[in-house]
Amino acid sequence: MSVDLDMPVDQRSADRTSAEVLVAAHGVGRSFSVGGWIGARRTIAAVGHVDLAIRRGETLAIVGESGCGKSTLGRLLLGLERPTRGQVLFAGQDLAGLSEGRLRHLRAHMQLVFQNTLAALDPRMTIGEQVLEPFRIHRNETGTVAPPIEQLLADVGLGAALAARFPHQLSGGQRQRVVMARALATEPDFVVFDEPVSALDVSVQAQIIALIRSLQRQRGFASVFISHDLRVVRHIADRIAVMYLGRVVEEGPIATVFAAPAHPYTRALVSAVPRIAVGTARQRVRLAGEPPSPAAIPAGCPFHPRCALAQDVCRVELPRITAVGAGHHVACHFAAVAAEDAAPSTMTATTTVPSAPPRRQAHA
Ligand SMILES: Nc1ncnc2c1ncn2[C@@H]1O[C@H](COP(=O)(O)OP(=O)(O)OP(=O)(O)O)[C@@H](O)[C@H]1O
Repeated sequence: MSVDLDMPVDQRSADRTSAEVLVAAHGVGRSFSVGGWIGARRTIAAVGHVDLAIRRGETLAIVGESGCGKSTLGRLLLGLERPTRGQVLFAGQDLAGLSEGRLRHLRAHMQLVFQNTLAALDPRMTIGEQVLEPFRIHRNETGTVAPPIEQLLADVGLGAALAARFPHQLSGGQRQRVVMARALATEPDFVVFDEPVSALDVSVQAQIIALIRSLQRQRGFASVFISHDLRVVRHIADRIAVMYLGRVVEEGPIATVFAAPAHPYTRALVSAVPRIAVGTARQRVRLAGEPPSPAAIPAGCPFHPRCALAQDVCRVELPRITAVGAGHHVACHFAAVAAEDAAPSTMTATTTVPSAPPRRQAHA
């Protein structure tokens, strides 16, 4: 099975997503203190303040430019990174409050699949040993008996002969399948895919995406799919969260966000990929400059130095994330304007906006 990356956004099957929240982030943030010795110590706010909920069976895409905090947020959601503020709940349990033993138990239900398959796999172990490793590590936690290795490899489209080989003897696509076989071996409820196809050729990317979709349909795990490529996430995700400098600036159903992006930053990202943009979202909005450093986040709305819609309020007041539609939330003082404004084809300094932000319902 393969997927054409340029096909339009397909219909998501609503029935595979249950309403029950599995993973929730409440005001979660993570800062790092870096430098010292010769240079001055600086604080990097990799993730500022994020609220998210991921329901059983659904896929949330997290997108944004390099360094905006996607991977750190993914690790926070898995309890691999400790928050410096807020909390992450997995099945209602605060990960920070759990004992080592309880966390080890939960780890069998949460997995990370990331881009660098050579780093993920041990060069000295055979593929068969590595795919069976989770059963050795989590045997006491899950009590699960390992299925035959042939079965585990067949589930990800690999032949049994590969079990005796070593990682360097496989192609990049085969290694990513092995990493998935290992991650899914213990039937996790939640998987974070961190740029799982970025290092692969486009044709191999399509095969791996099709495999992830089919495994998710069969097994029903919830997932977060981190990517900088909007073309990739539309084939996987039910919802999308767009990050900018450690914060979620827009979040909603993927078809809604691609058809009517409400944050000027999302509009720029979506309009840069004409094949995914729908209607007025196709009108090109160019992004000026690079994102500022997370060690020096601008006051007010962090996006304001690059935003042609910026007014005085944007320079001093951080916009709260507010509802602009069903399940659609945006952090922009002028979100309604950004969504409705069909006139400008680029974000230029001459774009007309009202002088005061429209009133909207706050979203806690
Ligand atoms: N352990 C760490 N120590 C210090 N700084 C860190 C650490 N982890 C992440 N950072 C910094 O936090 C910021 C966000 O990093 P992160 O890797 O989460 O972003 P990203 O959006 O996933 O980027 P990319 O797409 O390039 O992987 C970056 O400035 C990064 O350098």
